[in-house]
Amino acid sequence: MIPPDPPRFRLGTRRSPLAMAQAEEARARLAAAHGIEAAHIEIVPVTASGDRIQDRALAEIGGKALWTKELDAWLTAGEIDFAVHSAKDVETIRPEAIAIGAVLPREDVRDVLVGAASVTALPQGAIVGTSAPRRAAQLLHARPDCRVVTFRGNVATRLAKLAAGEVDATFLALAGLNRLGETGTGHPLDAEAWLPAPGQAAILIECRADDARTREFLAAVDDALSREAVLAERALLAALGGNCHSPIAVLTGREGAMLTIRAALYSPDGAERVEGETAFAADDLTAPARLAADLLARAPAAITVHFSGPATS
Ligand SMILES: NCc1[nH]cc(CCC(=O)O)c1CC(=O)O
Repeated sequence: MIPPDPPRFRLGTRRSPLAMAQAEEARARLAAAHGIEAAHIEIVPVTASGDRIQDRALAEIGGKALWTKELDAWLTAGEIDFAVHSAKDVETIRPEAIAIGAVLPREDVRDVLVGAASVTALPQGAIVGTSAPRRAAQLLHARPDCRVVTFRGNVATRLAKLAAGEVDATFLALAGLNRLGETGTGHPLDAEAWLPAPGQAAILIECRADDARTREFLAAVDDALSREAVLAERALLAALGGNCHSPIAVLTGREGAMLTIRAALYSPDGAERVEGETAFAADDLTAPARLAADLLARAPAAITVHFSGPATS
């Protein structure tokens, strides 16, 4: 008897080294979960506009959509069966035809500081490279004497710029470094004191909402705890009406059967900060939305001008 052909799938990803590492991880987990050869999942790299434009801050040139636009088109056209993304890079408002098929087990959520042992150890007036409004605001809140300069490019490019002395220090996500095998680079910052970005360290796999075969295939690698945390953080972000100019930091934890979510909003210059926390049942995504409304109600105008509130569409 000839055994049936194992299922074949096309996995879409960006081409950056980090995106490729995430794609390999997703493929390995799927192959293991289904007992099939990795070769049955074909990795299809797509060049994203965000990767083509390197000289301007992401927020200036159109934000997170730059990472998903091409993969969305390939997915809806049926050129790929699913797309692997950093959850952090995926907008909160997504096309209706696209669904989250799985969230992989989350990596370490912490940021690392490269170039100094801690934020307090940065020299007076240090020049710090980052293009993330959250990291810039967090830094300036703690260290108004520092100067933030725009810093883009993939992880290796940023580390090379730092080594060349273009800046005194930079921030990177520990998860990205770990996935690239760059372990031991920089100094991890305490996640309670330096809250990460929404979705940080999570890999999100998207497929066509009406593609039952792929949804079932992806469900085998879905990590319920990671999914709950990521959905809560995305619900908070959606209710804030944040965009890529909006400095927002968030940490989700678990206490028994409950989730806790702690979030901070900043003015871009770091002068203003408002923080709040709530505990809720994991399936109650109205709780992060209520926290968002509470934060906006308490925030000064220097913060609220950067948030539009919940989308009405
Ligand atoms: N915006 C780029 C990006 N998207 C995801 C990661 C790291 C991995 C992750 O947070 O999942 C990074 C690089 C960084 O922030 O250092």
